[in-house]
Amino acid sequence: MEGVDHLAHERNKSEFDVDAMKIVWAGSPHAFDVSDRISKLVASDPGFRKDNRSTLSRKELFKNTLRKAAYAWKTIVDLRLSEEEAAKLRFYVDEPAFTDLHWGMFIPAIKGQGTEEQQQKWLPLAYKMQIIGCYAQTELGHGSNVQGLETTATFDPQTDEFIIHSPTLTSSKWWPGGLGKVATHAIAYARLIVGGREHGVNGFIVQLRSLEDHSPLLGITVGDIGMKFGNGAYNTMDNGVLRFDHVRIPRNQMLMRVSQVTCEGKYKQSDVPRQLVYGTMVYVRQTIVADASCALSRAVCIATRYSAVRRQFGSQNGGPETQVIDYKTQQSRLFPLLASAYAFRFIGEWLKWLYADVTQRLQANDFSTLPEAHACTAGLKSLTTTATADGIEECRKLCGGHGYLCSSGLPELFAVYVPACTYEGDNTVLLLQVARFLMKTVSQLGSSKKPVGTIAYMTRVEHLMQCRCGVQRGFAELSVDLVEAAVAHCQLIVVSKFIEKLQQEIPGKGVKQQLEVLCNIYALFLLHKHQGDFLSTGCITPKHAALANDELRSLYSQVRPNAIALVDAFNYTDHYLGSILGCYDGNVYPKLYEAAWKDPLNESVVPDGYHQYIRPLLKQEIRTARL
Ligand SMILES: CCCCCCCCCCCCCCCCCCC/C=C/C(=O)SCCNC(=O)CCNC(=O)[C@H](O)C(C)(C)COP(=O)(O)OP(=O)(O)OC[C@H]1O[C@@H](n2cnc3c(N)ncnc32)[C@H](O)[C@@H]1OP(=O)(O)O
Ligand SMILES: Cc1cc2nc3c(=O)[nH]c(=O)nc-3n(C[C@H](O)[C@H](O)[C@H](O)COP(=O)(O)OP(=O)(O)OC[C@H]3O[C@@H](n4cnc5c(N)ncnc54)[C@H](O)[C@@H]3O)c2cc1C
Repeated sequence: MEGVDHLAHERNKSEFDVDAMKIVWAGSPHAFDVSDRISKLVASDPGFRKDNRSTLSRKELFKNTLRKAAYAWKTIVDLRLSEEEAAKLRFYVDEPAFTDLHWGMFIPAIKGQGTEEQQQKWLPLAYKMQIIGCYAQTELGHGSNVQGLETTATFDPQTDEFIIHSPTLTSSKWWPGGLGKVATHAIAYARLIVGGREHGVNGFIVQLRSLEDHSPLLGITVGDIGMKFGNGAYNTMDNGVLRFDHVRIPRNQMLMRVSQVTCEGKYKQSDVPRQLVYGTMVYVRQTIVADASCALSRAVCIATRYSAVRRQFGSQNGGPETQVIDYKTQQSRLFPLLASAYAFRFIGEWLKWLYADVTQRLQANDFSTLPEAHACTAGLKSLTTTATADGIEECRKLCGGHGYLCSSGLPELFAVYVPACTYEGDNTVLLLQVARFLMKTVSQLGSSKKPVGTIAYMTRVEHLMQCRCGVQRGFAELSVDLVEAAVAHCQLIVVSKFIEKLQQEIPGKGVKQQLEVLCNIYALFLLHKHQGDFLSTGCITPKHAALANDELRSLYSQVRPNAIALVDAFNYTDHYLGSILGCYDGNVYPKLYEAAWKDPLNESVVPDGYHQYIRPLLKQEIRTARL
């Protein structure tokens, strides 16, 4: 029997309303409609073809990305797509490009750190893509330590300009996406120097290339930093290197919402916190959390469908072998990832709400929730990207040997996703920020400042105030334990927001029940994985641990008949999935067989190089054998 029948049979087993679940996954009927429409539009347009990426050279790949970005922009303009539809189009085109940094960082940086006047001048140009921007913060010598950046911006009162300069090799900007070959402008971060005094790092709008012929402007050295991990994958992006040699820019190109420099050379600090200079990172971390569920659900969809198609062992009396999805070991690896995909979807939704809330408060000069927003975005970015990168790799293994083929879609997905553990803040560095926030909260327990929001639970553990430890150098020495505490804190947020989601009304036959099962799997799997910690701290007894394990097994059995429908609810097109193993109809083997013959190596029966390298070898062996 062919795979296609297997999946039809699987779909018939499901016990809930898949269409209703699709709406829960999308967030609302409207969001579902937009997503469904745009995904089909992209899938049906040959201009967005992506199945040839792994066979293109870097130059061909990059040019193809430029073509696609221009084509996507034309589609957006011609069809008059709304911002929401345009963002979905980018999502389903599924290819990192310079436009991500333009829309995702350059524009948000101007919005968040520019004055109204600056926004009025620059945003209309950026919105029409008459200028293309990037976010140039990281340098060759410093990425995590933003205060350690070396690029300088020295004010010259004679000319009312800043002089942007890279004093050392290590001060070269290094990594910014879009910088290498495309961006005409950058938000460059540099140490502000006014009247010989330093005032920390600030953002500056710097033009890099001519708007006429794209050549670098005077004093600018710029290029691509070279091939990155994986074929295709993130190599569609021109991550760049940039050096400034005393480049002059007008004073009003310093982003001046947080601090200002007057024409007389006076430095002024606004009453907004200095940390707002880091605001664009908070924004992007929040979008990265929202995206984690997409990458993980995609891998899980592939692994789940293939696990239902794939059969190994267990044939009785010549009957079919066992579907690998029926093995308990396969379920215990796959279903927690399925549950994580749903958990991350809901935490992403909640974080969007939190970010919108803090943005509104900031506009009203209420800065009270900024530390919590920073801790949540940093911690959840770290937690979800680590789990997603590990989860994609686990899904590859769950697909056995075929998972290692590029046509499974999983190698490219992993290669394109894994840098999320590093960009927008190395995941360990970000957890240390959460730990710092938690320790500060603990130190304030018992004072009049009561913890609220995601740290409200700390009032219930006031005995923490009595905790003392005799370790010298406190935070640094205990940083390994503190990072673990930070992860546990973030997991608590994910679990509690999943539970809160279930307290809402969720329409559709059986939908809420399925989500309850997934929520329990997510929570109990964590408990099971970390049972040593729970047992050693006396939070649970060995009996609880055993019960949790039994319960997990029972939950996996409940998910099993619904597994295919639960991944169908993501509503991914075959184009977006980009995977033979995960195709909707499950017709895996004929497609794998057919795809193999399309590989460039199979264009000729006898390979190029036969006469040069294989034949002489064979002839030599024959001569040797005759001797
Ligand atoms: C109509 C058409 C539309 C078309 C639509 C198309 C749509 C397309 C959209 C695409 C979207 C795509 C989205 C983007 C794609 C993503 C691609 C990623 C590319 C990658 C980019 C980057 O990587 S950019 C560089 C990022 N760099 C980092 O993240 C560096 C990490 N380091 C830091 O963040 C910091 O330096 C630090 C926090 C680690 C340490 O800083 P510092 O030493 O200054 O801090 P302290 O530890 O001393 O802390 C001081 C104090 O400040 C608090 N704090 C720190 N950071 C923040 C913050 N961000 N916000 C608020 N507060 C902060 C800290 O907690 C301390 O507080 P205390 O109270 O003093 O304890
Ligand atoms: C694909 C990609 C795209 C990027 N795009 C951009 C972009 O558009 N614009 C931009 O400005 N930047 C960009 N970056 C740069 C990125 O933001 C940095 O690489 C990232 O912030 C990590 O910094 P780092 O490279 O300095 O790592 P490092 O800080 O050098 O990390 C190396 C190791 O040191 C550890 N470490 C560092 N500090 C500490 C500490 N205090 N305590 C304990 N351990 C520590 C880390 O955990 C890590 O294991 C991009 C990077 C990548 C990979």
